Amino acid sequence: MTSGTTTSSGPGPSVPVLDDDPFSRSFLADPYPRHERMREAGPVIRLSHYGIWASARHEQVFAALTDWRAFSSASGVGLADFRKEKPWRVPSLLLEADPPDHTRVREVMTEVLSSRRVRGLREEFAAAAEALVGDLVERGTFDAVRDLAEVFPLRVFPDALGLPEQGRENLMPYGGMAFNGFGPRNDLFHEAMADAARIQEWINEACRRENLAAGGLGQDIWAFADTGRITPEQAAMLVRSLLSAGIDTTVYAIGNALAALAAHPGQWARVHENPALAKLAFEEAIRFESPVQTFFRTTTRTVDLGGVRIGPGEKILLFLGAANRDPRKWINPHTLDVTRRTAGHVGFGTGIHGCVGQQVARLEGDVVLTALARRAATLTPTAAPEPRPNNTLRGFSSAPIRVEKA
Ligand code: HEM
Ligand SMILES: O=C(O)c1ccc(-c2ccccn2)cc1
Repeated sequence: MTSGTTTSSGPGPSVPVLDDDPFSRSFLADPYPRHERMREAGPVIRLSHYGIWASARHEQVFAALTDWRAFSSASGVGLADFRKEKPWRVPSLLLEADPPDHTRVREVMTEVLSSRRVRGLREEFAAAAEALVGDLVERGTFDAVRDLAEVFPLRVFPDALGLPEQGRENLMPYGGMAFNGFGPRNDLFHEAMADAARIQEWINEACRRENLAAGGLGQDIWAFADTGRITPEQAAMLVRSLLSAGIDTTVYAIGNALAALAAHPGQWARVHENPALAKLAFEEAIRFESPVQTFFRTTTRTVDLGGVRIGPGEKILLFLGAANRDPRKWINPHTLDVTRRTAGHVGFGTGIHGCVGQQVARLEGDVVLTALARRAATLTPTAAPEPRPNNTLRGFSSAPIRVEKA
């Protein structure tokens, strides 16, 4: 990476230009120094490698996420501009839509994933967490990702959705397609898409009403088609949304939380002392090591962001992970503090597209960390976590730890 030059974007201050490739393996392996350089370069910068705009500061990321009229999702939230190239899959009715199209389906999904409905999942999720964590703590050493973060969500969420047992091994790879699919067509994209046709076939079948168990979230979505609030086609697409967004995100988030807490023994001690801190610890981990690092918006008109003028039809990359460590917003941003007031973090996004499944995610994080807090006096890494590169998600493929039984 060379130091930035500047470019004029019309009247107003010249805009810093950096040549980083934010989807390269070197950047993804060690993002935080690169984030710092981007934050310090200015509120809004240009990344010449892809000819895009970007912001790594909390104020500008928050502003773009809350102004859906100027910063649209309907041209896709990845690098691909749906107005210029065919998306790799039919666009999501939620993620890749603006009001008015977005509004009604969002209302339906909000009702399907209501706090009351999610509270109804707690007993089952907690029982599964206690059984799994109990076994692992008895073992004494285990891999926080392979044995816990990758196992727990895949044990509870497909059941909550009402998915058949058969074929669930397709879920993580499909999430890999969705999240690598937001990046450029690099190696990570092509590796994720290697088996796309077969996996998409399984996903499409899984979204069909007859393949979803009664009482699950999938059938709850389909029930709205009976009321005329949505069409059957929309119901299938909304189930696809849950399959796309509801697995990999929580796997990476739980893995990141466990790896971060193992690396900060003083913080784990506080959670072990008071397991009621588990929920806060999970939220702080999402700020500290944001599972979702980046995604795009596309300008719909000439906008002024951070004093920089951006023309219409421009892609801007929003660095959520960098915004969540911006010293302009956070005191000691690079410190994990399980009692920090995390309000305002953008780990779940914000605004009209803010994560509609965040209560499910929080429930999963809470029950896993609570079960572990009650049983493990200490967590000790036995090897460095192994990064798992992804164009959008940050997380690990392995995080071996040793626990001391309480
Ligand atoms: C810790 C885990 C999770 C994280 C960090 C996360 C993060 C996010 C973020 C940042 C967005 C905003 C995207 C944008 O603004 O373009 C989002 C949207 C979304 N999330 Fe999550 N998510 C998580 C778990 C889940 C779960 C468990 C579900 C389903 C049960 C889910 C379903 C969705 C959906 C459907 C959207 C699109 C909402 C819309 O565009 O209106 N997510 N998520
Ligand atoms: O509706 C879908 O298919 C879908 C919804 C949300 C996401 C997503 C994107 C970026 C960050 C977090 N979630 C992906 C897919």
